[in-house]
Formats: sequence, structure tokens, C-alpha cells
Amino acid sequence: MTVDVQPVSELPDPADFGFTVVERDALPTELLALVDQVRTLADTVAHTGADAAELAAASRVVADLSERLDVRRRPLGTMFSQVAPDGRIDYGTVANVVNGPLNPIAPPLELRPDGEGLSGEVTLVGLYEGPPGLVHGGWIAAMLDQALGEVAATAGGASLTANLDVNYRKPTPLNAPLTVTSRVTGVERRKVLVSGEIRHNGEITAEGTAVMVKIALPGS
Ligand SMILES: CCCCC/C=C\C/C=C\C/C=C\C/C=C\CCCC(=O)SCCNC(=O)CCNC(=O)[C@H](O)C(C)(C)COP(=O)(O)OP(=O)(O)OC[C@H]1O[C@@H](n2cnc3c(N)ncnc32)[C@H](O)[C@@H]1OP(=O)(O)O
Repeated sequence: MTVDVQPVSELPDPADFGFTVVERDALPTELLALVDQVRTLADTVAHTGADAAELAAASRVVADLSERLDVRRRPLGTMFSQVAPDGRIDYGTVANVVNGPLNPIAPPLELRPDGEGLSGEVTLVGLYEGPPGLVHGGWIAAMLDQALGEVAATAGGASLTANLDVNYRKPTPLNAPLTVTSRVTGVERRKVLVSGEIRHNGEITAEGTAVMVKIALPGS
């Protein structure tokens, strides 16, 4: 990534609080490729019509793979750091269930600064189904929570969601490109007020607001 400004960290370094931090660019490409493959596998398994013998053989292969890969586990709370286009240092958890780069369950949603806040594109496959053919409302709320939490971090400080309010305006389709956006609308003492939307073909399918509360960290 090309960065033309001096990195400035407005967030506390999680390493100071005992968390393992790895640079996002240093995550092995082979591991990222495996994450992609496992996500595809999960979607395939959720929809396969293969016969019993094939399923039994696949089950053995997957069990064997799980055993082979269960070595040198990264501790819970392992975070990645990356330099944002504006020079800030961003942090995220590698296994975040909504968009962690190492979590195969997480859809490939990467949120980037768009001048007003953050935005990102994502297509959710059938793994995220709720009502027939539609994205599960819990996942819609989860994606909004993530987008709102990440944009709150741009206001500085580590915060947690205190309140999340979601309105589902239209059904959100599977296998279709979605745009997720978020922005900070206000800061009041420790509260960071945020809002965001999910759109399909430019139309809002869901929108949310949240109150994120900055947490006191040891030593602060
Ligand atoms: C350990 C961190 C290490 C360093 C990390 C570094 C960097 C991290 C950087 C980036 C992270 C990037 C992305 C974010 C990732 C994911 C996003 C997903 C977010 C989540 O998935 S997160 C999980 C779910 N989340 C929780 O697990 C919270 C459980 N909860 C609590 O931990 C407490 O409940 C807390 C802390 C929220 C507040 O507790 P508290 O005691 O600190 O604060 P207090 O009560 O004094 O309130 C202070 C002011 O907030 C107002 N306020 C309080 N509650 C409110 C409510 N419900 N509605 C409206 N306003 C509320 C009060 O009215 C007052 O407002 P006022 O100033 O006006 O008086």
C-alpha cells in the first residue's frame, strides 16, 4: 500500500494491553487463500447434494485437515494492524466473525475511508441465508454493527457498542452486490454517535444508528 502521510496512531496499541498484534500485510498469502477455500467449502457443504459415500469420504478428509492444522494456535484476541490511507494505524481482530481476514465464516467485507466515513462492497452467498433467498437479519445487524464500530474508531479511542438500532427497509438479497457505509454523526463526552446503511442497486435495504461508548483502558 502506498502511503503519503506520516502514520499517526490515534488508537491505543493493543500490544500495550497484552494482545498479540500482527501486521496485516504479513499475514501469509497461503493462509488467506486457505480462508477463502474454507469459506467456499462451507457454502458448498451447506448446499451439496453429493451421495452418502462421497459425504463420508469428504468428512474424513476434513477431519484429517482439522487435525493437521490444529498447531500453534493464535491466542484469542490476536489483532492485526494496518496503515489507513490517511496515515492512521487501524487495528482489528484477525478472527472477527463479521470481517476478520482469518475467519472463514466472515464474508469478505473490507471497509475503507470514503471521504465521509467508511464504505465497502460485499456479496453474501447462501451461507448467510435467513428467509428463503434473503440475507439473515442478524447478519445485517452484525454488518452494520461492524461498520459502525469501525467508523467510531476513527474518532479515536477504543469503544464498544452500547446501543444498536436497526431498521430493515427492504429484503436484502443473497448473491448480489451490497454496499455498506457508515459515518460518525457526533461525539458527546465518551459517546460516539454513528449511523450507517446497507444498499443494493443504490436502494437502502437496512439502516442503523448506534451509540458507541469509549472504554477506559488500564493506565488511561
Ligand atoms: C481492550 C482494548 C484493547 C485496545 C483495542 C484497540 C483498538 C481497537 C480498535 C479498533 C476496533 C475496530 C473495530 C471495532 C470492531 C468491532 C465492532 C463491533 C462492536 C461490538 O460488537 S462491541 C460488543 C458488544 N458490546 C458490548 O459488549 C458492550 C457491553 N456494555 C458495556 O461494556 C458498558 O455498558 C459500556 C462500556 C457500553 C458503557 O458502560 P460504562 O459504565 O463504561 O459507561 P456509562 O454507563 O458510564 O455511560 C457512559 C455514557 O454512555 C451512555 N450509555 C451507556 N449505555 C448506553 C446505552 N445502552 N444506550 C445509550 N447510551 C448509553 C451513558 O448514558 C453515558 O452518557 P453520558 O456521557 O451522556 O452521561
